Amino acid sequence: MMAQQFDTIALIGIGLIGSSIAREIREKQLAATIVVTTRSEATLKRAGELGLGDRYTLSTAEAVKDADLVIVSVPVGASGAVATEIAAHLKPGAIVTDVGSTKGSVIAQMMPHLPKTVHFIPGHPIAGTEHSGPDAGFVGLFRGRWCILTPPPGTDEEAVARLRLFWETLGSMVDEMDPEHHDKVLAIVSHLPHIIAYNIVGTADDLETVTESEVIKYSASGFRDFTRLAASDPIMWRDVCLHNKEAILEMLARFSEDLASLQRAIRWGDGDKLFDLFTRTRAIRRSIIQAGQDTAMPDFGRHAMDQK
Ligand SMILES: NC(=O)C1=CN([C@@H]2O[C@H](COP(=O)(O)OP(=O)(O)OC[C@H]3O[C@@H](n4cnc5c(N)ncnc54)[C@H](O)[C@@H]3O)[C@@H](O)[C@H]2O)C=CC1
Ligand SMILES: O=C(O)C(=O)Cc1ccc(O)cc1
Repeated sequence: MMAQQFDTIALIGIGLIGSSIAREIREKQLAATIVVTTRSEATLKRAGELGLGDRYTLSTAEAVKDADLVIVSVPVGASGAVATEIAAHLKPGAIVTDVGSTKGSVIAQMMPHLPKTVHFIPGHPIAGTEHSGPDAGFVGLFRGRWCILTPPPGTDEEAVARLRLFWETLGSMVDEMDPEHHDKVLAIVSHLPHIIAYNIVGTADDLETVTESEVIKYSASGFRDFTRLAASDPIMWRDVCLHNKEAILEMLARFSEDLASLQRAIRWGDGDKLFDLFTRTRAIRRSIIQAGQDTAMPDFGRHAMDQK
């Protein structure tokens, strides 16, 4: 058992991320009371069946009124509406955080509504799967993974330290950076790979009349890896695209330019160029594995991903 860190934690949204956090809080006994709220009655009922909280309510206002830590885990496009609903009911001194995949937009949506009496510290655990909903969460999701905090300038240091400790207790390594930097970095390492996966699977689907069942038949290859990413939640990824528009478009422009250059190398039979690029990228993969980043996910996490 670990030491309790908060009296009451309110979880707004109880999907993959919210429910994984709930399971961690419960297992590590980090709060005396976990309050769960979510938009739909069906999801709240399921959270109850899974025993994810101590109290359940459909009212976000009711959920946050006694909370010392409020964690918003909803699609990023819903952040503003959540902030409006909770603003007048937050306890002075409470820490309000989120887990959204974009940071600039979440800050722009939430910060204007939140009272100065609370500590608003946006966050983003770089950990997840292609699954969603309260059944998809599991203990260990955040272990060995980075969590990025983007506290606005002037945020209370002690509040940041408390939130940092919370994520470290869940097994994460914590970094702080400004939201613009976060959005650029995540655009290339996470948002683009998902967009490329959605695109390639869509293209293959459009070609299906040509290849007939071959897409399915031979998908035990590289294509299969793309279908995993392309199976991610459509609402979540629609919102990420709409809410990190500038950085994603900038990275896509770079990507298209490089793709055109690759296309040219293939057209003109420039084998040296292809070989040089493929050698460089292989070294990147190897250095990631050497740094332990690829094995950070525990075996049961991998297993859970394959099973669902
Ligand atoms: N799925 C992933 O791999 C990761 C997701 N994130 C971020 O975490 C957040 C939550 O994602 P997941 O847990 O994967 O999603 P999810 O789809 O599993 O769960 C979303 C939750 O939000 C609730 N919700 C949906 N729309 C809402 C609205 N308009 N108002 C209030 N509640 C609403 C749903 O009822 C559900 O409880 C997103 O902002 C996402 O960008 C961050 C890291 C990884
Ligand atoms: O499933 C995967 O491979 C992911 O990349 C999970 C993921 C999705 C979104 C995030 O903001 C962070 C992590």
